[in-house]
Amino acid sequence: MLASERRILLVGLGLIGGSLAAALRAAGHRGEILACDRDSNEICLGQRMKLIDGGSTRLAALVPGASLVVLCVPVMAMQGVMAELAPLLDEDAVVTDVGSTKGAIRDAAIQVFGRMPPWLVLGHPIAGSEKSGVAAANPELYRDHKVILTPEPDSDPQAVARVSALWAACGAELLEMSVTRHDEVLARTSHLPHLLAFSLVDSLARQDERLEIFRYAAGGFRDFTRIAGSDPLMWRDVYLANRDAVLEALDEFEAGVARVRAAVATGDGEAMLGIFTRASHARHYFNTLLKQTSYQTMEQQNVRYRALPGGQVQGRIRVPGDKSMSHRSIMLGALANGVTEVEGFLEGEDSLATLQAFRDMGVVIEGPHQGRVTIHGVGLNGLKQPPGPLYVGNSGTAMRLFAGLLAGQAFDSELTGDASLTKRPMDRVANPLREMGAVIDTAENGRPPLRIHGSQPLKGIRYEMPMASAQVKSCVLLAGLYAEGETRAIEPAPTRDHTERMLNGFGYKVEREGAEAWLNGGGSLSACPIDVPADISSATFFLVAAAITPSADLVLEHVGINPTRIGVINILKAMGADLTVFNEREVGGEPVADLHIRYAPLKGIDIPQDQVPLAIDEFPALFIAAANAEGMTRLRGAEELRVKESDRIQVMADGLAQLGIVHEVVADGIDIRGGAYGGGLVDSHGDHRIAMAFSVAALRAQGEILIDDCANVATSFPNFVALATEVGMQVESLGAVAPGQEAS
Ligand SMILES: O=C(O)C1=C[C@@H](OP(=O)(O)O)[C@@H](O)[C@H](O)C1
Ligand SMILES: C=C(OP(=O)(O)O)C(=O)O
Repeated sequence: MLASERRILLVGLGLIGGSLAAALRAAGHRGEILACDRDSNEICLGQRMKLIDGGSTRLAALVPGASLVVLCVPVMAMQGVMAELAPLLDEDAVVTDVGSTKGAIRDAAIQVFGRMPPWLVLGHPIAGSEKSGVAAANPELYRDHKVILTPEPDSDPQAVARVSALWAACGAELLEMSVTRHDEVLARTSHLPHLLAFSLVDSLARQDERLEIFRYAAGGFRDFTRIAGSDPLMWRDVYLANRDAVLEALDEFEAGVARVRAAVATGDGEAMLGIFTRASHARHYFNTLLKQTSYQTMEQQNVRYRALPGGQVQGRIRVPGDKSMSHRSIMLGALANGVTEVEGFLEGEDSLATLQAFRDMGVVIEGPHQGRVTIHGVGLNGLKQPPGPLYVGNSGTAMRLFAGLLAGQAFDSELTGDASLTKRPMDRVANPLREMGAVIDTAENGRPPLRIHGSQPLKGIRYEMPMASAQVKSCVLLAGLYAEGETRAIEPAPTRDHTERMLNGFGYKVEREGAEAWLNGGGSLSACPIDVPADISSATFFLVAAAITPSADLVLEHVGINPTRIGVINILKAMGADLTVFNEREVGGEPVADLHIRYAPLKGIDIPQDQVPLAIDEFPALFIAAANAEGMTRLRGAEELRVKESDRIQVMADGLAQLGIVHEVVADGIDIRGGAYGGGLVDSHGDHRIAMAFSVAALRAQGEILIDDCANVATSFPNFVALATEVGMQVESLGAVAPGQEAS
């Protein structure tokens, strides 16, 4: 599309316009590029640098014949340039700009043209440098940088497409948003930091000892002030043009400075640590969130895995920390009195989201650093109201456990999550909490977001759970910490008991007898060290991999073997797996062992129903074991699988069908007949466990398996591909590809 532009005219040939020309040339654009600039030296230099074919200081000579005009002049000069352009433009010409604010430029266009013309598409490349002038032109300036376009409802789609093609050719990543949103966002992310840099350097430069300050300037000062070297004229225009949004951002900033000042003035080290730990992790945290689909709100990316047949499963590995315990360690550590040290914490997105949520509620948390986290507990009543909704990503556990403990707070709160979580049922926790006196609003059909009204007195209840769910049990017990009297949860079948064990570890008495667990409200938690063992749910993928691969021999170290989690061991053994549990020990109130598994032929079984809640997250992988077993494996009583990150019965069945594995789906389970199967393209529907299960399936497939929508593997098992490779499996992440696209 770009190739068909007759002439690209750059109005203003500085760093931005020059870099655009350089990038187009580097991308092989052969069409004519002309430039207009008030400074004839810039034009001459641009020509000498072979960036432009020609140019002039006067627009009139250049506009007729131009098909794409890019306005690269300071914001306040835009109106004058547009007025000059107006009578000269060809009928099919498209105009765009690169201004750092959009509202003022739209106003200017309306002044000149009477309305926003459909052929004028405003844009803003988020790239720059403190250097200026065409001499600094850089063909890579826009590569992998964002360009925001702000089309209007009646913009010509062709014009938008042509402007998009221009930036795409430079390697930029395109986004669209409204003019107002653009200006608000940029006021905070760009205009404010530049203003601060200008102001800091200026105020230091006025002081008597200014020479000393600049002579001894350390790296930090240099980093902070680098942008103070930016083009003054351009930035003056930015603040003239985006006044209101900048003032709003500045007010927020001043309030923040007042908080730090107070902390420094009163020597409040804890408050400082809170601000600094939040800030020092913010960049890493938000970058992680933005890159991974579970948190990625703007652009969902399809990460595809390719898994090849014929790999090995050999060695000795330790999979990452248990997800259920990692969530709970942060929650209870935050609510305890004293400092809790956690080891083995899972640095996956689900548990990181929980960690961040507590930072948002004023808890100082150091780390994570190689699985170590230090939580400065605030006590049961020490949480502060978060500044906005708490975003728990992909995690059902986090949303449901948070619901329980937030119901007892003195402030209002809101829980939100990603697209998968937004489809999952929350009435299973909202109902018992309401019985306790909580006031909770949900979206339609009991779905997230959850709005929890604070300051509601809670009273203990005796709750007979309609489903075997550790999340519901934990939610009710956590709310019980804040309730008057006794809170009792009765489960229809045993479910994981980490909440009960960990509360006891924190010195909060939870009693258990048969199907009942209960506690009395009004106590307190005391900090205690926590050692999170490796997650048996993550280990499962390797257990199944070894169980189905001839000559496999693998040891999994330090795996949590809590009796409420070992369904997978029991089921695999019943299928004939050669699996030994050894080196059993207890670590911080949880049983731990090493698991040794070697290949042995599997046979199909009827999975005992009492094992279902004990292996609830392991079924995607167990279905692959069944596909490799002789005869039929039958699962019943597993309807809960339909409300996990995806409908795990249906989504697995669809994948099995792609590979040609014989199966039959029923409402609460599936029958799977083992046998040979092929390769194919499978959709994990963003469900981490399904993505990993099909990666394992490839070991015995007759062709390669491509698996779509795998980014969420990072929620529970961020280094899955690396560990799989380490044991000899042939799995690789192909990065982002178009969904459903066949193998090339
Ligand atoms: O309490 C927990 O940490 C979990 C409980 C289970 O969910 P349910 O309670 O919904 O069965 C499980 O599927 C989830 O991965 C973690
Ligand atoms: C169901 C799972 O997690 P959650 O419910 O926390 O999203 C899981 O990890 O398989």
